[in-house]
Amino acid sequence: MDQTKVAVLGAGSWGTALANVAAENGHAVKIWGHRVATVDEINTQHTNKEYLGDRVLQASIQATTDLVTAIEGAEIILSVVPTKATREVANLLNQALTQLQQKSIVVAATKGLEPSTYKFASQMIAEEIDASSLAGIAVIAGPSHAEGVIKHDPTTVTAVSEDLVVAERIQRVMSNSTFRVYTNDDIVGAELGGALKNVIAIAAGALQSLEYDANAKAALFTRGLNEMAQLGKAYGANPMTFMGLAGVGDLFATATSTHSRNFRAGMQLGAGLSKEEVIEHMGMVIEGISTTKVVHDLAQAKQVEMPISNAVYQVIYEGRDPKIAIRELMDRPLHHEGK
Ligand SMILES: NC(=O)C1=CN([C@@H]2O[C@H](COP(=O)(O)OP(=O)(O)OC[C@H]3O[C@@H](n4cnc5c(N)ncnc54)[C@H](O)[C@@H]3O)[C@@H](O)[C@H]2O)C=CC1
Ligand SMILES: O=C(CO)COP(=O)(O)O
Repeated sequence: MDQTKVAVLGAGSWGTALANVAAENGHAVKIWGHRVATVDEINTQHTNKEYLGDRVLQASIQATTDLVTAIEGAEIILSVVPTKATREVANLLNQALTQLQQKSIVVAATKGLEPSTYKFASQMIAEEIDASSLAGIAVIAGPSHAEGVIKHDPTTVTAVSEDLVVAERIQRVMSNSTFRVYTNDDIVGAELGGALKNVIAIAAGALQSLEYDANAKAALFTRGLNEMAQLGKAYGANPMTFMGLAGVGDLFATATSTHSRNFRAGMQLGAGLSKEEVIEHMGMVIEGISTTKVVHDLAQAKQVEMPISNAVYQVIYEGRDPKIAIRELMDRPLHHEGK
């Protein structure tokens, strides 16, 4: 395969895992991180212990705190910072691309919605970066815990862009025999799926800690997926996207695994911890906590019934006892399954 220059913005668990995939594929990879200690560790020890334990990274990966150095000549730039940093980082990226007079494909691997605007990562990137510096915008979505990717568990994701040529370029660069990349053109559906499944994963963690069994989990998955798809419909997303990797696939991975920060957060909330305690214990981004608030507001604005997401909202933001929230879900007026 031809060698492509790939830059990864964000030296957390997902950014480091994606950088490692690209480096394993023989590409020239630079990671931009804002913490000197992490950058030094990646360059000298080839590890990122805080996020990925003892896993050894490809020695060819270079890390830097200098954004211009990181992106210079990069055909593909992966933005892998949390939602709350995405606009700020996209703004810095715009300045760096302008300084270099460079045009790159920018790919968001972030799963969330900006609280103040309800925008997805790809939309923030489109707003912050001059069109003249963009060779395309895409997202990477799907069931892909960094911890599994780094140890070569067979993993499938989808590269999504309105421009399928761009999606196919990412597919070729990132695919290998343990990391299989599909393509899709439904960017709204993929980003909604990636964000909304985190809310349902929090609920799944709560069910787990309350020791509810398969019936309750199946109910949560099925009805949770239904409300994800209902909001998708209001956004004009392709309903089939919710049946794919970015929808049911990511929901399954996130809502069944203790690798998931959202699932673990749900377990802690189910055990009676407050939102503040959960955030402090985790030390890593739990996107679903702020997404729950955004989804609560969005569902009202779009007049979409999202009872499970609403129950998660009540538990996180109003201190509702999870057992009572579940009971209230079960006691709602009966209706047709298709609603
Ligand atoms: N961890 C995973 O397995 C996966 C995560 N994601 C998504 O990827 C995004 C990032 O998640 P993780 O890597 O897991 O988070 P993380 O908490 O492991 O790492 C986030 C990284 O971003 C850095 N960061 C935060 N603010 C920054 C700023 N203003 N400028 C530069 N760097 C900044 C942090 O220092 C940290 O290195 C999230 O939206 C998450 O939903 C998506 C798929 C898988
Ligand atoms: O999106 C993910 C896996 O596909 C990661 O989920 P968490 O952020 O809950 O760890």
